[in-house]
Amino acid sequence: MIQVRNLVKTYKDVKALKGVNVHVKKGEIFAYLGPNGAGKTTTIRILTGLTRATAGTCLINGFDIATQTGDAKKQYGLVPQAINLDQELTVQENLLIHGWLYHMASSDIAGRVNELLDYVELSPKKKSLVKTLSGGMKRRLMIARALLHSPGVLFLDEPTVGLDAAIRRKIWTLIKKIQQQGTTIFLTTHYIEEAEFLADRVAFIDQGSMVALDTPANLMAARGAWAIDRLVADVMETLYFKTREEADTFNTNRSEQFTLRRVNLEDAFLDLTGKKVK
Ligand SMILES: Nc1ncnc2c1ncn2[C@@H]1O[C@H](COP(=O)(O)OP(=O)(O)OP(=O)(O)O)[C@@H](O)[C@H]1O
Repeated sequence: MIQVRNLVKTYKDVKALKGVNVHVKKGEIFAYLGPNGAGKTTTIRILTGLTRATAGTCLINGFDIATQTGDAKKQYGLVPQAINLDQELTVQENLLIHGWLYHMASSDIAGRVNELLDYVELSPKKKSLVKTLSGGMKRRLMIARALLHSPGVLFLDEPTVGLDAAIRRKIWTLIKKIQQQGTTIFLTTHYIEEAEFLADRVAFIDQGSMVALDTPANLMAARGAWAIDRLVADVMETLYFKTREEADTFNTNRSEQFTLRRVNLEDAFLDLTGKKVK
């Protein structure tokens, strides 16, 4: 559904993307994970036709975003990082305007608005002004808006940034539900647990280059199954072990403070890049 080949983006002297390749399959949730400034938003902006690439090609469901922009834009819905709803209009009005912009038939829009408000659990807020909604509700409304024209691909740029843990869970459930309807999802995040929970595959991006691309399970398994964090001369060190027994054997007769835990995706990123995602 999404094919990115040798994507390069240069802003004056900043090389934001240095030749990225991505192939996202139909129906998968693909997480694009990296620290601030890694190039995540730049990639989404190019994929959705908001910014021109310096070099490389991006196809959305077979349509080239640079040369077949109109057709390519019909294939996706976008939920940007910043809230860009019209705060002075109602929930319903925000959705209606989007439907008109996408040239949907008026007879189709009303039914689809009701269906989606139900889907994102915002039906009781249909007539409310957007400015009266909570942050989590606004985010759900932006997701409903992006889905209104029934796109095959949904781009989510940091979908849960700034939301508390409970609301974040609610958005995650919604994202899984959207996938179950057959939609392909490309999401950027710098929340490691978000990628671990949601993604079928994860790309690690750092300073404009992709450093790894695999399933969360494979990325973690490459490090081992168990980790020991220990303080050595005031420096935190992490050691990886294939089995719990190996970790226990290592610890026998050691006196220093340590924590034994399962390996997570943060370990994989740290190991590959030498830095934390956040
Ligand atoms: N319009 C621009 N002009 C100049 N440099 C830019 C512009 N947009 C992005 N950059 C630079 O490109 C690099 C990648 O930025 P980008 O916003 O894509 O990163 P990101 O991974 O999305 O970060 P964040 O998690 O903070 O949103 C950064 O060095 C950034 O400063």
